[in-house]
Amino acid sequence: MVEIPAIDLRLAGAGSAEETARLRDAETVKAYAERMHELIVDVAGKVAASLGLDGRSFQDWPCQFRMNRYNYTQDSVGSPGVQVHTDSGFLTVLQEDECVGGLEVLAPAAGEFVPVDPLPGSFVVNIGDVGQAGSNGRLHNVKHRVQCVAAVPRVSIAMFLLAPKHDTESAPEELVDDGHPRRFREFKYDDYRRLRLSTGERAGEALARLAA
Ligand SMILES: O=C(O)CCC(=O)C(=O)O
Ligand SMILES: [Fe+2]
Repeated sequence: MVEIPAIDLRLAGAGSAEETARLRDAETVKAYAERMHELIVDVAGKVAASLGLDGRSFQDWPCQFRMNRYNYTQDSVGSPGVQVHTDSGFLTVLQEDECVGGLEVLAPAAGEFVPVDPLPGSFVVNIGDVGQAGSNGRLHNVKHRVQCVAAVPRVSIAMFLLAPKHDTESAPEELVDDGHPRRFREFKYDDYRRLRLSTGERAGEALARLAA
């Protein structure tokens, strides 16, 4: 088994500490995380290439692998499973529960949340705050939430590609020109995470505090 040190495995809502530890050590979970890591590195490279940034490697970027289990009951139906937020990192690959819906994204023009119905055999890819800042605004972070739509357990699995390892985050010169002035100051991802937490601005609003 190849070790991927960049992966921080978290098991949210998994129940007891023993169950969490057992899942964390499970070979299937590790193998799944490795495959998802390969996928997210590949997708990120293609996204960068689409912006004209060829040959970028995301292999050593810190990632977080998280399995979410929502233990929904009759009482939770109609209430939020996850509040509206943006993901703070560069890019997320999400395996939605194939049976239970509930994921919704904000359509900015209409100002309305739109359900993302599960499509078996597919992943959802979304851009986070670092993706917006690092692309000088060419990519857009997406506000999303999870609503409880049925009184059955729901599971989702997410791989988050966060930010460059030690470097500060700033859009590369190739994406800055007269038509596209620099929009965000250079920042460290950890500082930005703290800013989101301390201000409670978890839906991308904190990016405005980094305006150039
Ligand atoms: O459970 C889901 O479908 C999405 C979860 C999510 O948005 C997150 O973990 O950031
Ligand atoms: Fe999210």
